[in-house]
Amino acid sequence: MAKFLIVEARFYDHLNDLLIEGATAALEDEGHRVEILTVPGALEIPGAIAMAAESGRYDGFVAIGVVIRGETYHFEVVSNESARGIMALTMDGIAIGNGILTVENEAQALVRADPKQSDKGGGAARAAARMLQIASSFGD
Ligand SMILES: Nc1c(NC[C@H](O)[C@H](O)[C@H](O)CO)[nH]c(=O)[nH]c1=O
Ligand SMILES: CC(=O)[C@@H](O)COP(=O)(O)O
Repeated sequence: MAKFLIVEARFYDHLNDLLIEGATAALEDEGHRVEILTVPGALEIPGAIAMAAESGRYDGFVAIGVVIRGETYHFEVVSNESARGIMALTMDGIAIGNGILTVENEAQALVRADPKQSDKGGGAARAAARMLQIASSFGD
């Protein structure tokens, strides 16, 4: 049993609820404990994970959020920089699953967030759990 923190950027309530439902179910199915921390947007997710990791209270993390393309370059900044920040933490050996959807429209997001369809929240949670297992296998 491990303790996971889901760090969610709550930008679209109904989509986040679905992603979190999938992520929580996946972790609890494997016998893990789950807490949830809410941050303003996807750009805050890597920083919040870094702070939480520093506390030593969690074994792994799941990043949850939805970025939907708007009219400007902001979409690329939020999508790419949140992923870049998460990848940097991953390279530091922190077990993280990236469940931030980066999509063209809400219909695409809904299919991917729904646990009964693409279940990207569940997929990110299982990735985090697997990374923690891999870290343990190397004696971390
Ligand atoms: N447009 C979206 C954002 N933008 C907000 C940023 O993530 C950030 O909170 C702000 O720039 C303050 O630092 N965030 C999302 O999660 N989803 C979006 O679609
Ligand atoms: C992430 C986005 O692209 C969006 O929320 C911002 O929209 P816009 O580019 O129309 O300002």
